[in-house]
Amino acid sequence: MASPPDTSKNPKLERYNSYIRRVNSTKLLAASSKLLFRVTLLVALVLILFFTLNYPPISDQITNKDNHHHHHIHTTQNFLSSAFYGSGAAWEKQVRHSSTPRRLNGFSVLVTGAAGFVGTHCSLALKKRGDGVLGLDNFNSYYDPSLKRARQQLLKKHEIFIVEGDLNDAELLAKLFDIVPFTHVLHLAAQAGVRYAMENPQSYVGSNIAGFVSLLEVAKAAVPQPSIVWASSSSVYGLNTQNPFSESHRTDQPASLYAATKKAGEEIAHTYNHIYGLSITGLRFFTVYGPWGRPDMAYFFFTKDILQGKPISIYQTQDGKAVARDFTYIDDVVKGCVGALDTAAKSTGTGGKKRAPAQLRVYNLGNTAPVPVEKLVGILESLLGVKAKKHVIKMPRNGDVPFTHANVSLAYRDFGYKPTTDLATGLRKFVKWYVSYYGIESRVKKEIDSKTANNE
Ligand SMILES: O=C(O)[C@H]1O[C@H](OP(=O)(O)OP(=O)(O)OC[C@H]2O[C@@H](n3ccc(=O)[nH]c3=O)[C@H](O)[C@@H]2O)[C@H](O)[C@@H](O)[C@@H]1O
Repeated sequence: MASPPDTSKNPKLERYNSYIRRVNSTKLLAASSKLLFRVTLLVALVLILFFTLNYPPISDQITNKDNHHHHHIHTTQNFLSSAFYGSGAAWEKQVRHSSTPRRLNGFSVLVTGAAGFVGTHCSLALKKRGDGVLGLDNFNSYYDPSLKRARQQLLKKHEIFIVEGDLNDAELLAKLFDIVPFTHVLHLAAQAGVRYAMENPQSYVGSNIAGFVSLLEVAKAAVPQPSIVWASSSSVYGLNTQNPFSESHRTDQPASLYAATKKAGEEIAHTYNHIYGLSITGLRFFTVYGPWGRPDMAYFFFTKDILQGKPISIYQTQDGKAVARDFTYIDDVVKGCVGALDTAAKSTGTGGKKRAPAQLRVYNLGNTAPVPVEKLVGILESLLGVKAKKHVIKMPRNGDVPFTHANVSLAYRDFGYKPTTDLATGLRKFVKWYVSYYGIESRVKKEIDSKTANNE
């Protein structure tokens, strides 16, 4: 390389050279900012392409299409969960930490609907005995999402992480199974509620059918395949008149679309068990109630309305008979879920192929003691110390069945399921939670305390 001319003794040449240097550096600056501009443009283009392909995910368009008012919120959350949270190292660490068992031969359970009523209670129970639990929930706004957020906080205290995402996001599900070798899936995510199915039928199809299939597709392809325990419903008995309801009774006369989608789930379970060797257990829950419960259920909004002095409707059958439910306390149902998980056989397939016949089961989880709605209201009145403004009306024809009553001998035989909480005891625990959660203890405390003293 030629050495630069010595300019120290020539002021004119010195001036000229410094001019050239300035010109060159300006050129360099211009060139580099041009490069910067092009790179920025390229990055922006890639980002735009990425956003348009991913937002909203096609799966969301299906699930949330008819989900009422907060559609936008859902899609944003789902987008964030799969495209953003779902790719970070910190996120992955949380997923691993939460799902790792802390006992010898502990399970690693994916709990769908973990921010839901039954999901929260089951997640806690599993975690407490040393199983690894990873939650999945889309936090939809079918009922007050702030209650779901509060349950999420409760789980967080126990080091349970909930992935925010939708069942129909197959990519996200596959990613979770890539990261974690789940031994079990406790599938509780669903569109619940019997009467809401007339308002928003597609939501039931999207969650209870499409969402379930999406989950089973990923589960059958997973290595190892997990065992699956999932929430069916007492409503599948529909117009069945044999009493009490046994698993062998007819379930081909559903009275609501909700019931029909749960029944469809049971048939879909049969198919995936048959073709792919997935071990699947369906649990028919009977009107589950208790602390942290669902605000769309009658015992919950009756409590709210009674306290606010608002009238409540008590349904009667068309021929004027009392409507009754086999109300089942949450702790009993949790024991049933854990018992079903503990006795679930391993799936037999691998690489999406069945190797041997696999376990397929269905159980009732009820209380075996139906109570008329009128009596439920009586118990609430006495716990709250407030008289209800009762309107007894004929049951609207929107899906309700006149009564439910579980025979649970099968669950007793196979995993010792035995409900131990009667409605008065369970409702007392619910009301205690309710007034403390909503910060209205002072208004109701006297009644609960005296009831507690009387009953114990
Ligand atoms: O066991 C089940 O499979 C189902 O239990 C409940 O469904 P349901 O029994 O209808 O529970 P609620 O909606 O809380 O109704 C309880 C009782 O109160 C009655 N009711 C409801 C609402 C009302 O305004 N008045 C009234 O008398 C209903 O007819 C029913 O007999 C859950 O909401 C479903 O998700 C679940 O699948």
